[in-house]
Amino acid sequence: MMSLCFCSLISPPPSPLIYDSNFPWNLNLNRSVSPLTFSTHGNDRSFVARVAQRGYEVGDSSLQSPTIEAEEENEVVDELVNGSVVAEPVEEDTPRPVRVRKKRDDGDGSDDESFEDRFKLRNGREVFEEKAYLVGVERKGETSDSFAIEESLKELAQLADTAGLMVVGSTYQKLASPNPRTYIGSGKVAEIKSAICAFEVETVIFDDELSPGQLRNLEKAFGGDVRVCDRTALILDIFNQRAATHEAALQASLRLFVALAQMEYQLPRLTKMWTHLERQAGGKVKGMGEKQIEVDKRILRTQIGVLKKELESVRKHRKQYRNRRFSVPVPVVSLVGYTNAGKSTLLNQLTGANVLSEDRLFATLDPTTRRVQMKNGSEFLLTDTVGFIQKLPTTLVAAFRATLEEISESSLLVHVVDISHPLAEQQIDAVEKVLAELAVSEIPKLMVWNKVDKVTDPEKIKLEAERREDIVCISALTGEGLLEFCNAVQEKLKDSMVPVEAFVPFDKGELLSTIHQVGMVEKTEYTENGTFVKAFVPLRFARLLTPMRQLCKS
Ligand SMILES: Nc1nc2c(ncn2[C@@H]2O[C@H](COP(=O)(O)OP(=O)(O)OP(=O)(O)O)[C@@H](O)[C@H]2O)c(=O)[nH]1
Ligand SMILES: [Mg+2]
Repeated sequence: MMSLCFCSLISPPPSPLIYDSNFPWNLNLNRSVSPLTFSTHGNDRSFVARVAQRGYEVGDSSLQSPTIEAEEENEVVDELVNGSVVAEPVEEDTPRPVRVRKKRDDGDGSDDESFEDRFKLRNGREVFEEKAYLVGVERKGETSDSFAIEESLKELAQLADTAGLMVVGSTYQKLASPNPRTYIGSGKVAEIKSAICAFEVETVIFDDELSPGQLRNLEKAFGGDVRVCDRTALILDIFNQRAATHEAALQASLRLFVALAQMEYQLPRLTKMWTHLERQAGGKVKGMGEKQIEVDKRILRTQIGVLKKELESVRKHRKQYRNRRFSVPVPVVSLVGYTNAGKSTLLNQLTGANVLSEDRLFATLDPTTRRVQMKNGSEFLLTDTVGFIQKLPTTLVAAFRATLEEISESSLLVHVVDISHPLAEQQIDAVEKVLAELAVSEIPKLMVWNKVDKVTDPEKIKLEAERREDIVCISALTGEGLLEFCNAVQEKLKDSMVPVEAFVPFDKGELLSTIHQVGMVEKTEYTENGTFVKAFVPLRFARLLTPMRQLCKS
């Protein structure tokens, strides 16, 4: 029964909502064109039309829609009237796209940048590099230990780049409290509107989560085809893109997590999506959009219910797998930390694993576990996990919790920090905040300051680490400090083990090798009756040794 459930997950049945590309909000998990998959209005359609006209093969049949092509024709005619389209000579056998010349010179000489250049390969898929403009708000009186707004926007720019967008500018505003209608003040809205025209912005991204009402009002204020989204939607989209390029089994569960998070994010934001129906009908069917929203919400809720059930069975399956793995109780050590801190690089260095490590945010999504074997014969399992980020949306914390179940069952958490990062302290705080939400405070921790090769004064950093407790300085890239790291892990693991003394009979030789494998042996002595062992072993394993420990006492 269980295996049947799981098989159905590996190849999930098409759900009308997720896989139907005709729905106005795009949760089509196979879609590989627009970097942002949350499409709520016409922008995506005109973009799709341009793709269709350009004749790109993007593997989505919906892109060939004749209606959309007709719309694009209108658009081109309009542009021609404005004198901004250059129709190039079309070669007879190879249809060439009509290029839309940018209306303004960006001042950087990129006026001739061709449309084709904006198609980029991201996360193994070709995406159209939309022009994005970033907006942040600095709360007056915010504590100085949080991310400064410039830094937060810099990180948002990295996220946008990861999602395949081209950041053309950014702005921020200092506010005592955000405007409930538009998040930012009306003056700022006007300023951004000018920037939209000046830079031909296609997407405006806010650094904080916007309420459904704010999203709607901002879209209305910016007008036209400008898409408005927030940090949460951006992160969800990166997860969606990444999930789509993962191996089949992992991909299935990741897709479920991400799809669920996306749906939960979308549910309260459905309001705007059907108003275009009323507009198209010239307002004659007032209320039609409203009814449709209710229907959609119901469908979405049902889908959320189905996904939750599917996730539950994935969770059970993973637990069974972990239980099997724990039958030999090798301690599990989980690497946690801010995205890009170097967790995967460390796992690769220590275990020869081949986990993707890149100078990009959210390179890792799925937990990978490998065995680390020490020279003294003892072992531990090292698990690489998805990185954290500040302002992690609540919908994603829930998804993280689900993907990070391994963490809650580990014997030790290793917090990897990129100590060369100017905001290392703030990143540490952000990670600790997420860990607190994941309720893993009971698990012992070890902090690792990584990338010491990159800092200007490594000696100063090392002295500072020595001054504090439980910090090891390493360079996962060069291998510096890795032996000290493994020793520190062993010492920490010892803290969570129990001391035992036991006589192991000669016919139980395999038990002796397991003690070496899972614990830390301090002394062995061969006697007539068997081998006397003094060691630290995990509690669960100590219970297995109880009969022999009694033998030891007698
Ligand atoms: N100079 C230097 N670079 C490092 C070191 N460790 C990792 N890096 C680089 O930092 C970047 C990020 O490394 P990853 O191992 O992918 O980071 P991660 O913590 O797994 O990131 P996510 O999977 O996104 O959470 C890569 O370009 C690595 O080569 C180090 O010790 N020194
Ligand atoms: Mg990684």
